[in-house]
This record gives sequence, C-alpha cells and structure tokens, in this order.
Amino acid sequence: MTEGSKATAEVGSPKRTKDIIAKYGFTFKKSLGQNFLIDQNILRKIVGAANLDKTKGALEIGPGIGALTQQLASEAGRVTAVEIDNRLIPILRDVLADTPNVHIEHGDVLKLDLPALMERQFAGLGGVSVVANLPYYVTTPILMKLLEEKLPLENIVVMIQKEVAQRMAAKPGGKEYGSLSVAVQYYCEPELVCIVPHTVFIPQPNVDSAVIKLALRDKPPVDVEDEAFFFRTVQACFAQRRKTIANNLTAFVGKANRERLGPLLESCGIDPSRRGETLSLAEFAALSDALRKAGLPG
Ligand SMILES: C[S@@+](CC[C@H](N)C(=O)[O-])C[C@H]1O[C@@H](n2cnc3c(N)ncnc32)[C@H](O)[C@@H]1O
Repeated sequence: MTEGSKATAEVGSPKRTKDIIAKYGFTFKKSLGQNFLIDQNILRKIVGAANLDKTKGALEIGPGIGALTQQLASEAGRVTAVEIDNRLIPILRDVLADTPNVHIEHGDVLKLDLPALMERQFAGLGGVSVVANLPYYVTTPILMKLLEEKLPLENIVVMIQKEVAQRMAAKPGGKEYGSLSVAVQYYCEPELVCIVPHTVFIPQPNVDSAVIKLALRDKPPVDVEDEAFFFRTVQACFAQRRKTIANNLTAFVGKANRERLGPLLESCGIDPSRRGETLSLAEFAALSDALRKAGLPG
C-alpha cells in the first residue's frame, strides 16, 4: 500500500469521513454529542498519550464511525468500543471489518456493567486505558462513573470541552478550582496534553476542546476516614463560591451548630474567612475528618 492510499484508508481523514457518511446516509445527532474527529495528528496525539502496546487493552467510549478505534487497534492488543447509537453499529462493523482485535459493544456506557465488560474483554492483558473523544453532554457523569467504580485502569486519555479539562487540572487558588478538581485529583494525576480547535471536527462544536490524561493513582494522596463524607464536605464548601467556608458550612451543619465551626476550622489550621477554592486536598481531608469526629452535621 502506498503512503497516499494509506492516508485515504484512514477512517479519520476528512475525505474518508465524508465518504462513509455519504455511503451510509448517516445524519448527526446533536443530542448524542456527535462531533467526529477528522485530524490524523490529533488522533495520533490522543493514542500516543495512552502509552499503549500490544500487551494492553483500550476501552473506547463513543467510537462514532471508528476514526480513533482504527488507530487504537493498531497500537493496542485489544480494543472494546462502546457505542450507544444503533445506527453506527453496522457502519463500525463494516468499516473495521479488517481489524480483528476490535470488539464493538452496543450500549449506553452509563448503564453498562463495566467491571464485567472489562473482565470479559481484557482478561490476561497487561493493563487497560480508557481512550475516547467523549460526548460533551455527559463528560462528567462518564468520568465520575469510571473513577468511582474504581475500575482497574492505568490511565484515561480523553478529549473533552477545554473549560472542563482546565477545571479538572486546576490547582487551589484560582476560579477554575472546584469540586470537580478535587474529585479528579483524589483519584488521578491530571495532565493537559493539548488544546484542540473546534475546526478539527465535523460537525464543528461551538467550543474548543482539550485532550487530558488522567493517570490513576495507586492510592489517594490523602487519607480520609469516610470517602463519601469527604466528597459531601467538598461539595458543601463549594456550594456558593462567593461565600466563605464558615458560611457555606453553616448551611451544611445547621445554624444551631454555627458556633462550633470557628474552633473546629481553626483546629484544622483553616481560617474561617477563606473560600473553598483556596483549600488543598489535605485541608479538605482534615476538615471532613474533624466534622465527622464532631458528629456534624448532626
Ligand atoms: C464526540 S463523538 C466521538 C466519535 C469518534 N470517537 C470520533 O472521535 O470521531 C461521541 C460519540 O459518543 C457516542 N455516545 C454518546 N453518548 C453515549 C453513551 N452514553 N454511551 C456510549 N456512547 C455514547 C455518540 O453516538 C458518538 O458516536
């Protein structure tokens, strides 16, 4: 195969994408976040960031017509791609007919039993990455499901809306830092791989995107006595961003317990007049353990 013919064979080239769409009479559903990538360099960057090899597996969420799937199949030992849109299933099977290491799973990733799927598809492999150009309308629920279910993943490399990626990677002190930053950084080390202009998709979304790599930690960077309560505390501290910690926590513990908050915050080394966006993970951990120990909220 010549270089020229190889380029046209790549699913994610602009011409091949248009040909596939025309051949199958496919129409995009905005409600499913369908924006297909047509830039080989970006596809290569996404796949490269996952550090795959033939001993590893890749779980793709939302393969579309298979642009990323095809590149994943050439790097990974096995690829499983979960697609919700039943109109895309026969197209994917056809387009990827020559890539035997790909399994297409029809379903909604938010409803699937992912541990069972991973066990079935990736048993015996040396590690699994999630690699995806995610549908933007469900980015956070999908990522939180992957993290909260504590799936045995090495890393997650995803294209998401630029602002969401920046929030995930944000450090304390800035306006982008919030409960999403804390949740993501509790489970992972985030790294912004690149910013992607909206021109590399068809149809073009209204916003720019970014590729983010989330390397799963072996264990969280802070010890907490009760994980669910830790996350409730974090949510409470960010409930109203312009309010101080003391005011946000008053709503959490009840007005009757307001007087107890000052000494409790000070025992954790936290000035009650600070805002949630200035607290580190270690400070949130100390605060949630102290609230729990004090029996708050009652
Ligand atoms: C942004 S497109 C990416 C398509 C392709 N991977 C690409 O990069 O060109 C998102 C894909 O996710 C699919 N999708 C949307 N919601 C989904 C869900 N809940 N579960 C699985 N797939 C979903 C859409 O149908 C679409 O194919």
